[in-house]
Amino acid sequence: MLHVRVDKENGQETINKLRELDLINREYKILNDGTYVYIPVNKNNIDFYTVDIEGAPSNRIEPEKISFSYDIIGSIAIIKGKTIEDAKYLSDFLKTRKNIKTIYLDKGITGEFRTRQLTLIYGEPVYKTIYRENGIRLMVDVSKAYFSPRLASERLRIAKEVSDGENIVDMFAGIGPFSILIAKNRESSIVAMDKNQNAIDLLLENLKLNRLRGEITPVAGDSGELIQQYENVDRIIMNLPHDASEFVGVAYKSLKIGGLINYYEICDLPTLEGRMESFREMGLELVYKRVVHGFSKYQNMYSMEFRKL
Ligand SMILES: C[S@@+](CC[C@H](N)C(=O)[O-])C[C@H]1O[C@@H](n2cnc3c(N)ncnc32)[C@H](O)[C@@H]1O
Repeated sequence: MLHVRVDKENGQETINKLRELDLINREYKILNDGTYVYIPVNKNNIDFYTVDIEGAPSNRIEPEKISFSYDIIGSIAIIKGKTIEDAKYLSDFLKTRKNIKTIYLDKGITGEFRTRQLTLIYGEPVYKTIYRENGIRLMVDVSKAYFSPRLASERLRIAKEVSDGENIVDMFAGIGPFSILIAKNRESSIVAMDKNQNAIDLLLENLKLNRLRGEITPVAGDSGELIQQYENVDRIIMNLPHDASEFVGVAYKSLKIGGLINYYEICDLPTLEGRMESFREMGLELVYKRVVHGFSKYQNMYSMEFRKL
């Protein structure tokens, strides 16, 4: 297995150069024998001193076998793991990716603003980054406001479903990924609410970063109260997966007959069935349901769409 060999002192600088050139073989671990650093590379005849050493099978990094996952948001990788040791192991693999400048361990999303508890594992303590998704650009601050790249296909599905002219309330808008993608593609009028002022400030930045066909009005505050000012709404987006059910009653009142709710919930199957039953009794007909992703052994993140009868 071909490795670039450098003195320990020049290790990090050489790793950075090789990353820039996209030469590192990410399937193998970077080794350090105390004197030299050995960086696995995927090309011969490169402008560095190389040695051919037999990589022991244990040196092979197999992140798919690690029982936790990671998200890449712009230049930041976020590992969701149990221990710092496990996170460092995975970060050895992630830091060989050309665009990753910072790696954090996320100890969990907490509080009503759903923000992350982050510990720096690698790189500079940078929190802001530009994330690109489905033709939009978003300024994300991974420490101050919620953002997850995992709903990208869901956001695209909904943006395609919206018609020009719809008036929409995005009740838990965050930094605006649903609202911005919809307004980028449709001449819709969207009120984007969030209780976290930092999320609204980022949303305002994101409005400037994207050329939109529709209009977005950001509003900071409790959407359970704010939504009561609106009536005859065509569509309400409710992405607050642990607590959205508490807000369905007020959302229902603001929705026009025939209007739609895009509803997200993390729950187990019996809870889901109970939810669908109680919404049906309220006068909401289920028109769409799918699992977006797994969450725990018995829980999934569900996407559901309800129509007001
Ligand atoms: C799961 S995040 C979703 C954000 C965004 N829709 C996205 O997909 O990235 C939920 C958001 O709801 C906000 N939030 C929580 N409770 C709220 C409330 N009562 N009123 C308004 N926003 C609230 C949080 O600050 C957070 O930004």
